[in-house]
Amino acid sequence: MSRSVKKLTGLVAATFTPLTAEGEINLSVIGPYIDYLIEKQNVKSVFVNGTTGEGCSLTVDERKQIAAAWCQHGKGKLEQVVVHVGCMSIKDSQELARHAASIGADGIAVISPSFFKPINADALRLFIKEVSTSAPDVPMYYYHIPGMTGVELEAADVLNGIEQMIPSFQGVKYSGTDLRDLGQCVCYCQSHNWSVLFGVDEQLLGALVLGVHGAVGSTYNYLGLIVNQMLSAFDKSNHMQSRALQLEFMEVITFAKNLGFDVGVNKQVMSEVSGLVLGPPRLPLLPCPVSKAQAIAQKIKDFSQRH
Ligand SMILES: CC(=O)N[C@H](C=O)[C@@H](O)[C@H](O)[C@H](O)CO
Ligand SMILES: CC(=O)C(=O)O
Repeated sequence: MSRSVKKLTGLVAATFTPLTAEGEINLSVIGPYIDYLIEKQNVKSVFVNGTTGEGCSLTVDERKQIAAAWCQHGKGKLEQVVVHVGCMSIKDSQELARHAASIGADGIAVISPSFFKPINADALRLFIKEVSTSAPDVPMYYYHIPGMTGVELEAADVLNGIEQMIPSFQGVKYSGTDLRDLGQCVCYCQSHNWSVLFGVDEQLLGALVLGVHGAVGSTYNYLGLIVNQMLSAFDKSNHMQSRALQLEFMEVITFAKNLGFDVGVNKQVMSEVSGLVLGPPRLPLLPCPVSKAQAIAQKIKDFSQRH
């Protein structure tokens, strides 16, 4: 890598993809969305076209347009724009990686392909390497999300030796719940000065104890301020306060999960809380009844008002 890398830390919002009522991407919302994250949530970095952004439900061309809009409108405002470029076809991922480099993205990330699955960690490392060669100067993150991909390889095994294959490698976004594997990733990344970003928002405090450097998640779109409070309490070793905040947060997510909390519901919740019109999700996700989203949004607003 020729340029110096800004380490990715703190809270990163996994962005929703705004769609029109007709289901087309709606770029006009991205400018106001950036202002909302910065001004109302104090969140200054984003992860675009990931799970929350329905990246795998978008066409390659739509993904390019969305990523370009975040980079363009985020210039001078956002600290980092990380673009998820994972696809089933390595060619599509390479094209998206090249595009991310051309629009000045601060990082790229890839999930494992999940239809034909890599047979072992070597195969997955090779896939990530071949994507990174299309954007050799852009920091590369492995996005571990076994619950969605069904690829159960341990992330720490995927990291093993990866620095020899991918000079631009910068860390892992860990959206699994195996704390032993997470701890192994923290040790490995620590020794290379890479970042581990945790991706199970309702369990973040457990991951902070293990030494993760930041978090990428959907809920930081509307609970960024509160979770930032939790991070500060943790940094000051105020365990009582950080625990109280995480436990309250868990209660909100449990309430949401009991109502069926998928990305479609989550997107409508964000619309309700922020006032941004993000539109419906794309099939196979179904639009969420407004009453359900409002009930969850109310819990979120109550939680925010208490702090
Ligand atoms: C599966 C999924 O969408 N995971 C997100 C990121 O990885 C999280 O941010 C969750 O949305 C969040 O933890 C709420 O469960
Ligand atoms: C949560 C997350 O990182 C994603 O939506 O991809």
